[in-house]
Amino acid sequence: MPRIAYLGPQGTFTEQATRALTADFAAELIAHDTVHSALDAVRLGDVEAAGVPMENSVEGAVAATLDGLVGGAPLVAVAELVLPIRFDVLLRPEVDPLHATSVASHPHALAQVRGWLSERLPRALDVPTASTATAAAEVANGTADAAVVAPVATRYHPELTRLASEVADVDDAVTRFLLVRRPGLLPDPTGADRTSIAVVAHDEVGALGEVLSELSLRGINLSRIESRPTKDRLGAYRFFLDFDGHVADTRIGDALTGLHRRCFEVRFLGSFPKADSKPVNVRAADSEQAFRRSMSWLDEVRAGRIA
Ligand SMILES: O=C(O)C(=O)C[C@]1(C(=O)O)C=C[C@@H](O)C=C1
Repeated sequence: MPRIAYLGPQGTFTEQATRALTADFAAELIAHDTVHSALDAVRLGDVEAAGVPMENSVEGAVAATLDGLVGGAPLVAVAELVLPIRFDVLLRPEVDPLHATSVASHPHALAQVRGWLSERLPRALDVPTASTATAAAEVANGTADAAVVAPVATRYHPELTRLASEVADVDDAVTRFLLVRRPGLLPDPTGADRTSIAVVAHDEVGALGEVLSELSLRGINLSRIESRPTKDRLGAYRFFLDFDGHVADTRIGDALTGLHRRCFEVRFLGSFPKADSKPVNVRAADSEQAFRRSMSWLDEVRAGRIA
């Protein structure tokens, strides 16, 4: 049975997402305390794949995942899942919420309930943890007074008081998760795919503009751009780009070869079906047929048959 790592311990949103991402095959889920350790387990071959959080609609990218994806041997995403995010707040039973002095959670979780915390736990200072389930454990062992957790975590801690459920400053908050594995066979194109890459552009005028032009010229819709330091020196950044389409699509392949010529580094991070399954809109001029026709026209020109 394939072993699949996830950001744990038991009771995280990532566990829930990883279960859903692996629902169509029997898998043994292995909890890891950090995203870094889950990704390393994939690189070392201890597990087949890992479920990791990627981005939240309120708080943005999960930096540990971006850094982890490029900080070592190549990894590629093969599936994504979007989960609605609403929290439970757990409290040590003997603590009065108005006097709670600490509230533990993943920084992304704390950021999503900032308003609620200032009203209901006004004296509590943030205790950032590696995951929401770790925060629940910190309340259970008395290290923190309160925790912002995934509702699934509540059932692991019947000894704690559930102060509130369905907590969210922004009603429709969602987080996108990825299933990541070592490079191998890619998921087949579906017509509703996303491709993810990371590039380091040369340090010269217009370099980022040229990167984006490689996509826009071919009618490729960019859905996310994020930068993270390369960590080599101040001012050196790696750009993470997500766009609609599959690496098997000619316009995507064409753009990638352009980026490869233009950039200092290009890392392919996967092509996989989009969670929303919405078909990608392709302009007539960028369709497979248009590429085929233009290539055969060029072949004819080069062969001296037409001019
Ligand atoms: O701590 C968890 O439960 C996680 O799965 C991580 C995570 C995140 O990284 O954003 C996932 C979803 C929520 O947005 C809060 C935390």
